[in-house]
Amino acid sequence: MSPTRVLVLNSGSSSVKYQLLDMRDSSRLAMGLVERIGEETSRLRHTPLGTGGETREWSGPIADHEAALKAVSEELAKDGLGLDSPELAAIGHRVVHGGKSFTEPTVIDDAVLAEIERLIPVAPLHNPANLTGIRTARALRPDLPQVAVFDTAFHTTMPESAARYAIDVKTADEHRIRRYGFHGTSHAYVSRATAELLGKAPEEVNVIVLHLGNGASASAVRGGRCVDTSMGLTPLEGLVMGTRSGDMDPAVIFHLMRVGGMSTDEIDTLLNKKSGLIGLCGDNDMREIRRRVDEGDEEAQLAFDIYIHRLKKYIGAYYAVLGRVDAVAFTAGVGENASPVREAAVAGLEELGLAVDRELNAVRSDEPRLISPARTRVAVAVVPTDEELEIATQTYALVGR
Ligand SMILES: Nc1ncnc2c1ncn2[C@@H]1O[C@H](COP(=O)(O)OP(=O)(O)O)[C@@H](O)[C@H]1O
Ligand SMILES: CC(=O)OP(=O)(O)O
Ligand SMILES: [Mg+2]
Repeated sequence: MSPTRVLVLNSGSSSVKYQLLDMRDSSRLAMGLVERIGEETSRLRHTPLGTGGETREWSGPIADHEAALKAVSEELAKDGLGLDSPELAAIGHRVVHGGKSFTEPTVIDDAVLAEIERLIPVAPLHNPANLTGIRTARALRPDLPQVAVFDTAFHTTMPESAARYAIDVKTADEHRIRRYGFHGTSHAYVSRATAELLGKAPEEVNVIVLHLGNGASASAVRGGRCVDTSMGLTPLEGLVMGTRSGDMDPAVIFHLMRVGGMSTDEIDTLLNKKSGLIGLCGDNDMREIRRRVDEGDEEAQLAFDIYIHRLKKYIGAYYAVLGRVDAVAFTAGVGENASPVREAAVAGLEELGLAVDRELNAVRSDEPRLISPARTRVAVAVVPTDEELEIATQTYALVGR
């Protein structure tokens, strides 16, 4: 029998998330996470789901992504699910920036690796980690197909009017400056799952997807195709995020250089790692921010208000872009769990046919669900994302059988 398992690796800037799936029924055999890579207190959490075993946790220094992947491989081996297993059909990798070159999942060879490497300047937090993940996995199993699934792929359908910045065309073309968009695997999965929740085909519905994790982005999806998204050349544009500023006047950068005396790298770090929620109130975890808000903390309240104001502006903007909206879907860590964020983002939009039912909004569940009152014009939904399942499905479709 041909192998049916796919290992999915999602290498972030300081973490690796992974899942091992059996594609005969899309069941999860194991999943886990390595966090705080490069620190003294790295942590590995591994759950063998297939065998019903207990979650194992381990803490200690894990120097880099290569060491992290080796640790993951050892954990999998303890359950007889090691990377040497003949049942493994492929490894699927999340790759954040695919530029304009990659519109589909792609089997990785040296030329593909070189192109991902060439795109590092436009995804400095993400592509290097993705590359290390791929190189380490290739070294461990050189015989196995490795597939890249790109965050940018779903957004390549954006019309030029949405993808282009209004800057000098020659300069833009020379440096390939345009809006690429990210989190595409999630936007694709969630927009499809939202259509399913409404009992319709993806072609029939227009959806605004709000992917609110540590990184956050919104997209406008018309009949299953992305027509606009909030992230741009890099994952810095758009919504307020955990540590990233999102939209601002680009002249802030010149000002910081000329008047603040800051270097390019310092400003890069400021906007990508020390801004957003953490820059506004010292916390990037929405749970902590809500706890502080509930205690009357004004700094946390202002951070929350700025986050919501930006989110609401994007809902309005994408409403206008789409003309008709069938659903607004909240997803990722914040979108799936933070009911106050959902309530506040939609508050006051009744004239647009948008509302949240308090009781439905308070329900906790891993299932896709509606949170809007019956008979409102636009469905508001919580639709848990599953980037790993989507990556595994696309990987297996390419190399399976
Ligand atoms: N119960 C919760 N309530 C509010 N926010 C939550 C909850 N659980 C997770 N989050 C938020 O989700 C964020 C992480 O989302 P996630 O989608 O896992 O992000 P990423 O994939 O970008 O690391 C955390 O920073 C936290 O703010
Ligand atoms: C592209 C991006 O922002 O990804 P993440 O949310 O994983 O940081
Ligand atoms: Mg994420």
